[in-house]
Amino acid sequence: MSDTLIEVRDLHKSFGQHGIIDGMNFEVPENEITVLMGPNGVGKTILLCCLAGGLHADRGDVEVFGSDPWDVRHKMNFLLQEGSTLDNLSGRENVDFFTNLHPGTTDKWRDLVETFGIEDELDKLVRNYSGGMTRKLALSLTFGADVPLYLLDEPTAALDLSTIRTLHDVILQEKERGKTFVITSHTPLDAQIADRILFMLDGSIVEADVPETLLDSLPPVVRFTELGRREVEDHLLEGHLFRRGGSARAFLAPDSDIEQLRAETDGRVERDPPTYTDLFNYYTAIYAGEQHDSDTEPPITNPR
Ligand SMILES: Nc1ncnc2c1ncn2[C@@H]1O[C@H](COP(=O)(O)OP(=O)(O)OP(=O)(O)O)[C@@H](O)[C@H]1O
Repeated sequence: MSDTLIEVRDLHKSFGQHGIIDGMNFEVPENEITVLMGPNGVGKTILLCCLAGGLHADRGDVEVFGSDPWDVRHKMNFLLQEGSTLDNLSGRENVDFFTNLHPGTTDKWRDLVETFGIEDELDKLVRNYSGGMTRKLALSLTFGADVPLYLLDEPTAALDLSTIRTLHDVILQEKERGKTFVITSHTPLDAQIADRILFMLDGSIVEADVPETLLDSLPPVVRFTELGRREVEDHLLEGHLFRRGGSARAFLAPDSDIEQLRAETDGRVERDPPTYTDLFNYYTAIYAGEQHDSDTEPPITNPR
């Protein structure tokens, strides 16, 4: 059983009249990868800033290593969403600047710039880097500090698929070394490395569990090709259809039967195991809609 590294109790955070975080409770176990998912603007970055000690709660408590986050900021490193590199400096000058700022700095950034393939770009000005190169530099600087806790705000943004895999390897290796991660993400790919997923909507955590349990709790998933929406929509949860390329996926409505649907469509509908993309679609499109549609009914999380 892991120790709890971060504890958030009844956290509230507003800007003026605009409530962003509304009574949030969760824990982050030590030496786990916690992935915080949710659509744009629900407060993921604000939450990470509270965990990093850069913003104070209006109400409630945030404890990191059992202390106020600001008092233990030397034990963590924070990758900002916009990156923290300076455009008018070269990559190498950025390294000199940022490695002097963090007490946990080591020479690890040298290996990381090679891992991310930007070692030959370090003498160029960062303003001439692509978005992906800038991200790789920021990641190298973040992991260059050897600390027990990393807070990463959308680390995979701007990265291509093979670089996302490289980053996942780096994160998993660091986890092997005992590190703890809180990662915000929009991409279902990041769920693949999660020990625990937190779904955030409108300033609250609406679901938190290990990925397998979340996948198991989804309504049945169906996949089909060459069918019009009208042919199937009565059988679909909330009538939602998620198209990708030539095929589409959806969740079966609670009162629908897969065998009946297959019979009606000459077998052109298949039941499919749920994927992380389904999980993301369910919480961001369907669950969010249920929350807005009904303030009194409990959300349907397992209609099977
Ligand atoms: N300094 C601020 N003052 C006022 N409102 C703010 C401030 N910073 C963020 N907000 C608002 O807080 C809300 C949550 O922002 P936040 O950046 O945390 O969302 P997010 O979930 O990280 O979104 P995204 O996925 O797009 O990055 C947004 O409505 C944003 O406009």
